[in-house]
Amino acid sequence: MLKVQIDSFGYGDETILENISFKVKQGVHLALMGESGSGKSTLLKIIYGLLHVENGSIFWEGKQALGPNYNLVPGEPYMKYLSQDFDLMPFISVAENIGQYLSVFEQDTHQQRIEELLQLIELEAYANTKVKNLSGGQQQRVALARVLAQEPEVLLLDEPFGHIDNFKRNSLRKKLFPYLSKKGITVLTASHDPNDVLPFAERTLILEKGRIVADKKTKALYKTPPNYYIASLFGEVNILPIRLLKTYSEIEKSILIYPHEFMVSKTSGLKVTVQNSFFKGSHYLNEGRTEDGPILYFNTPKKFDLGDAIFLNVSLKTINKRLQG
Ligand SMILES: Nc1ncnc2c1ncn2[C@@H]1O[C@H](COP(=O)(O)OP(=O)(O)OP(=O)(O)O)[C@@H](O)[C@H]1O
Repeated sequence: MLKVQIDSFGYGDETILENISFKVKQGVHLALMGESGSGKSTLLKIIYGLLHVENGSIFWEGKQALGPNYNLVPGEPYMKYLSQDFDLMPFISVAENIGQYLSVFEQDTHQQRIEELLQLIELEAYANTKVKNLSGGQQQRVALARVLAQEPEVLLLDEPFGHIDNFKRNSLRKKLFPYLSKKGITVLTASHDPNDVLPFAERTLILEKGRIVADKKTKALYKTPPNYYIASLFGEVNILPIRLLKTYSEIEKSILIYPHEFMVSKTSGLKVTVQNSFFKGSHYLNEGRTEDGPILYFNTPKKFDLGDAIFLNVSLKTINKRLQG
């Protein structure tokens, strides 16, 4: 169990994190989400032991992580941290960079472990290439292999695919996260990308201005987001005044509706006039103006033209879920 308790932390006079308290069971993958500057990286750096907290403590399996004021070399042996800057040795090869992080007591298995990690990061063909000759995305993958070299018990990932193109990113995350889960590694991933979070992190903690504003099972958080800030971290979302839906005209509340939750009708529902239809690959994201003024975003399989009038509906199930949520 990882226990994090930070009463407050600031780089100077300004408070960056406040009242941070959470626990993570061994083997769980917790995502950290929040707008840029909300404190995700700072939190990971404190947990790893790069930053000292005066008022707070970090415990792993009942043992306190002592932090930079006590450890000459920052960090704890059971924990690894993949920062946004990779910290690699540019003039030696990919394989040597990974090898450097392997235990000297397991020399005979080094080669096999390097190969396993090269496979995981899909850089087998670059084993003997000097790191300085790799692209930013490739370097990030080497940094990932390095932090995995001596299987950590706790892994802290800060935007682990930030420099990697979409094509590689997809195949990498599909390999990496199940690998970490199989090994029982406790993972904390700070990410802006819902594709890192929704399929892979069972729990998500949301930071807003340095405070925890939600800490829940990821699926529940997505399905019943407590507010617009949280929902919008997962993608486009609408604030829909209920009174715009005829059946609910008496209710003065608004609910959050994702674009895919609107059903389109040609004859009845909430009338919108299409302003834009954006091609998104698997569907179109449309911008529609309601007669009352608010713009709504909704998905459709086909493109609409500027000025097309259509009707939107939301299922009763979704409305009730959001009203109760
Ligand atoms: N070394 C530093 N000295 C002073 N202020 C800092 C330092 N590092 C970060 N900050 C400030 O602390 C706040 C939180 O930054 P942090 O990097 O933790 O946010 P984040 O949520 O990880 O952002 P991003 O998603 O952009 O990486 C920001 O206002 C930032 O400007």
